[in-house]
Amino acid sequence: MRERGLLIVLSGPSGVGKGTVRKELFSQNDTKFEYSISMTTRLPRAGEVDGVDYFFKTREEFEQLISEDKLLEWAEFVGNYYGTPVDYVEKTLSEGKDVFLEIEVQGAMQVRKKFPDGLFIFLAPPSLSELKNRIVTRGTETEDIIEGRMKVAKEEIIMMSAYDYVVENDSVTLACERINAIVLAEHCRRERVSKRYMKMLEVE
Ligand SMILES: Nc1ncnc2c1ncn2[C@@H]1O[C@H](COP(=O)(O)OP(=O)(O)OP(=O)(O)O)[C@@H](O)[C@H]1O
Ligand SMILES: Nc1nc2c(ncn2[C@@H]2O[C@H](COP(=O)(O)O)[C@@H](O)[C@H]2O)c(=O)[nH]1
Repeated sequence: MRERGLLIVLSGPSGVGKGTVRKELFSQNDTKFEYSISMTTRLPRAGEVDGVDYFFKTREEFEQLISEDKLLEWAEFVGNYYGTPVDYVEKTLSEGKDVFLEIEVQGAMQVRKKFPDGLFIFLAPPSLSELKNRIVTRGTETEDIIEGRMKVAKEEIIMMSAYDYVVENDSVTLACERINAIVLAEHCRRERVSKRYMKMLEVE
């Protein structure tokens, strides 16, 4: 039977740079993760494309997905729903491919319960003032939404100890190098464990 892929979850407060780091990781030729595109009820930002950045849904459509159990996890985050399509994740993992989720903390904790052997990485800002600076400079959110996201950010940062690793995003290049190293180490660790069992079975 084919070995299942690794589920990699990247979380962190809004504006820390998850999307930027993920895009950089995926642009590297040797990266072999599959990105799970999320569902959201948030309106598209300028330049965002349905089916590429998100699957954009109405609240009614999203609530239907919840009631039909089509989401691996979902959360309401500062006024909008966000969720991960379960079928895509299950199918891709069963094909032996690693799946990469970029989600907020409530959702990550739901995934942790369903996939205790997933790899959970928290992307941390160098400081709260730098976090605010990044989200303001991005220029996509109103002042009210920024305040809401900064309030949630403080609660999310407290949760970093529930993750396997914390990676500081002081530099996109360094953050990517750290994440690649963590994933490589995780693959080595799993391989070694399974090989040890294979050897044991041969001996007996
Ligand atoms: N290491 C970094 N140093 C300086 N600026 C950065 C760094 N990483 C990302 N940024 C900038 O910070 C802003 C927020 O980044 P990004 O949109 O990737 O964050 P995010 O965590 O995905 O946010 P959200 O959760 O709201 O989608 C962007 O303008 C991006 O260019
Ligand atoms: N629980 C989930 N959170 C998700 C998902 N997709 C994205 N997100 C997170 O929501 C916030 C806000 O995103 P934005 O695009 O409006 O800035 C951010 O932390 C995302 O990572 C998901 O499927 N589930």
